[in-house]
Amino acid sequence: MTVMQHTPSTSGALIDFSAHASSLEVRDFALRYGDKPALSNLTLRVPRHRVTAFIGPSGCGKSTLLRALNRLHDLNESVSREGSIHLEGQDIHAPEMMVAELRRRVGMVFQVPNPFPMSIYDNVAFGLRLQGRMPKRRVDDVVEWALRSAALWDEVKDRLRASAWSLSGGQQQRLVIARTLAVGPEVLLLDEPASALDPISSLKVEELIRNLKSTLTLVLVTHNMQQAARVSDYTAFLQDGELVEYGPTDTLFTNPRLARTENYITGRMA
Ligand SMILES: Nc1ncnc2c1ncn2[C@@H]1O[C@H](COP(=O)(O)OP(=O)(O)OP(=O)(O)O)[C@@H](O)[C@H]1O
Repeated sequence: MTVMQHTPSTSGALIDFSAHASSLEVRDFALRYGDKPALSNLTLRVPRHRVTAFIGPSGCGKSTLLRALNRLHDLNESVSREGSIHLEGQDIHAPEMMVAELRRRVGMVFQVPNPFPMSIYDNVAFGLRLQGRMPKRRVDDVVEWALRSAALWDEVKDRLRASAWSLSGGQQQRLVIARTLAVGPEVLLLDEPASALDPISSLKVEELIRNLKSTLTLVLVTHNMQQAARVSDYTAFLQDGELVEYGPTDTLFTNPRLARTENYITGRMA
């Protein structure tokens, strides 16, 4: 039986969730910076072990929503919010949800690669060491596994003690992904992860994203329509802080339900 979820609000969101359970669920979520609304009336589910892209014009709230998913707004005192966000059914703002644990489970990768000023090995081992003492052999194994998972091992296995800053931009971004993977996240949030990279490095990161979904749920913010079409299974189109349309990427790009979506993806709206 096919179960369709029609999200409340005026959005054109219609997704068949019968095949996959959701990993994250955003319910009636709103966020303001001071007096200025950035997100309103947002309800959506992020399917588990799939890639979901957030697209929309500059300033529509894509990054704000992504950051809300691992509570990166917590330290911004001007931010107020309503509604809730759930990770595997748990309210991420509940008192028992430790923010460090949330961020281990929901990792974040930013536009500009941000390796720490230390060796390649130490970058990947960093989060593991924060979790407590672990035998060196075990750390070695996890570092190798994370670098292999990030498709970087073959390029760095002979220079693990070299500075992370000696890597190219594309390699640095894959190193940051390896660092995030090493602590065993369930969800990876990617905020324009390839937009600062050259085309070949960008394609490598895209391939990596596609491969990682066998074990992870991925959420990708991108301005690049071709990238969203190549990489994602589902796409959410936001405008003015609202969810306009959300559905399977193929359908959204080839047969959008709403004119606003079509205008955006065909480039009639910046
Ligand atoms: N820290 C902040 N303080 C105040 N306003 C902010 C802050 N961050 C974002 N905004 C505002 O919130 C709105 C949404 O911004 P956001 O960065 O989420 O949009 P976006 O869709 O990711 O944009 P872009 O594609 O340009 O990165 C914009 O009007 C922006 O100016």
